[in-house]
Amino acid sequence: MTEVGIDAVEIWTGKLKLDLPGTFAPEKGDDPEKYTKGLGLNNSSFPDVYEDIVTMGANAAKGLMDRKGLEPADIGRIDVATESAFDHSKPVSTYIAGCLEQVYDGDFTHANKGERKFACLAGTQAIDDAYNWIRAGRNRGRPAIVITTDTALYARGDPGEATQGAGAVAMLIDENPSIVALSTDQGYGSKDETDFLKPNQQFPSVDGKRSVQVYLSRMREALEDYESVTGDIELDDFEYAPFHTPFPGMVRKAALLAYRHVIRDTEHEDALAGEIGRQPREADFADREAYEGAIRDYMDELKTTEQYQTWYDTVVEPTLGLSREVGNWYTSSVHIARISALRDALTRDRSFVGDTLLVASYGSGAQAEIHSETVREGWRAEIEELDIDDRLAARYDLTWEEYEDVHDVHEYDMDVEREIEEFTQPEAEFVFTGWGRMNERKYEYVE
Ligand SMILES: CC(=O)CC(=O)SCCNC(=O)CCNC(=O)[C@H](O)C(C)(C)COP(=O)(O)OP(=O)(O)OC[C@H]1O[C@@H](n2cnc3c(N)ncnc32)[C@H](O)[C@@H]1OP(=O)(O)O
Repeated sequence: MTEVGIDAVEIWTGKLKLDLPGTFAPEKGDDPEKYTKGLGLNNSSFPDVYEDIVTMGANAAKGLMDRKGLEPADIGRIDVATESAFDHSKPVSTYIAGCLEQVYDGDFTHANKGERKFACLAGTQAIDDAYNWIRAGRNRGRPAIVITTDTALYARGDPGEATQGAGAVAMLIDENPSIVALSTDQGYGSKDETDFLKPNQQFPSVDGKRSVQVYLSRMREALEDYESVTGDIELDDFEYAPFHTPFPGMVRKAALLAYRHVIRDTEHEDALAGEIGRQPREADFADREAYEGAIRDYMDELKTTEQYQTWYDTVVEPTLGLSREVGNWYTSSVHIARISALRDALTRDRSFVGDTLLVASYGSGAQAEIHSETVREGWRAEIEELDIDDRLAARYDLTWEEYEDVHDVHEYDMDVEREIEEFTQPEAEFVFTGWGRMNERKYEYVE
């Protein structure tokens, strides 16, 4: 069977940054280590005044097409995943295709376009859609472009304000992919939840603490479902585990739970028994409360063991590199976790063609999905092409007052009377230029 998966990737970061320990924490009266150590974030990316989900998505897609030498007629499908859409009818993919048609010969007239929504999970679902379309043989030999793009902004003063971000990832989904091939093994954990939602509003209503618990519960269900397909997974089944990363501290919690689950009744649990005892079993406790207390104590000890730390530092920590510098990119977050893992492998000069990634996606509302991917021969050449380090370094560092202005500019209902100048000079990229006669957003390419 021909493999299908991710053939190429491109990342576009919002061109501004907010220093969380240096600029945000003092204004909030917080200890900077709440951000660096607790949440695990150094900076958030923000969109400049001429950037939005369309410009970021189109810029990522253009980078991808240029690098792969593609023209619009080569592409059979464009799907955009976002939870920041500004149009309830016209999909963001049409706006992005319109941008791209300004700069390429030909057009996307015969490409199927759509928009996927399930909070941060939608990017993974759009990859699934492209995979299925190719597998079904309906693609006429053409690849799909999947774009994840979000301006993850929270209302000023909301606890989520610490976990904002803005950026896009474009991925080429094709047969015989260069980076990773997708497996058909998948597990889901899905329930109707009201933890994080945006009912006809720009900024989310969030129950932050509950959203953390919902994330962990859905992930556990997805892992159990995945194992019902593959059999029990073992620690050395996968080299990296990229998770959806709203902030690295969230992944730290999820990884500890996953580790406890995976080592139960294995030699790894035995190896730890002398140090911290065996995992509590529910049957040994009089009630659920006592059992849960014992589990919490076991986990507190587990996370301090060298055995766990070594695993975490090798398999999970390297997936958090980009997230620490950009914040939450919602639909892109799990995809930048995958890219972070591959960048780590590049830095370490690892040869891991044929090895496995266990990818754990999540969307509020809520659903988790877990699947595996196999690293392909061309991964190194593709990841070497990324210039994200330069883009991150070039971001404009906002003062607190400038951050307040930028937040206002991007708030739909805010009537910003004062003129707010752009902070960076656009160059070789798409920019937002204003509104058209039907209130549509307009874009131009700046040389
Ligand atoms: C949104 C999505 O993308 C979808 C999802 O994944 S939902 C799951 C994640 N949820 C979200 O991201 C919702 C948006 N975020 C939020 O609402 C909030 O940022 C939040 C609820 C996650 C945290 O808000 P908060 O109450 O201000 O932070 P708080 O819990 O006090 O501190 C955060 C961490 O820093 C730690 N911390 C605080 N001060 C510290 C210090 N000085 N030094 C070290 N650590 C510190 C805290 O102990 C805590 O860690 P633990 O949870 O491990 O104990």
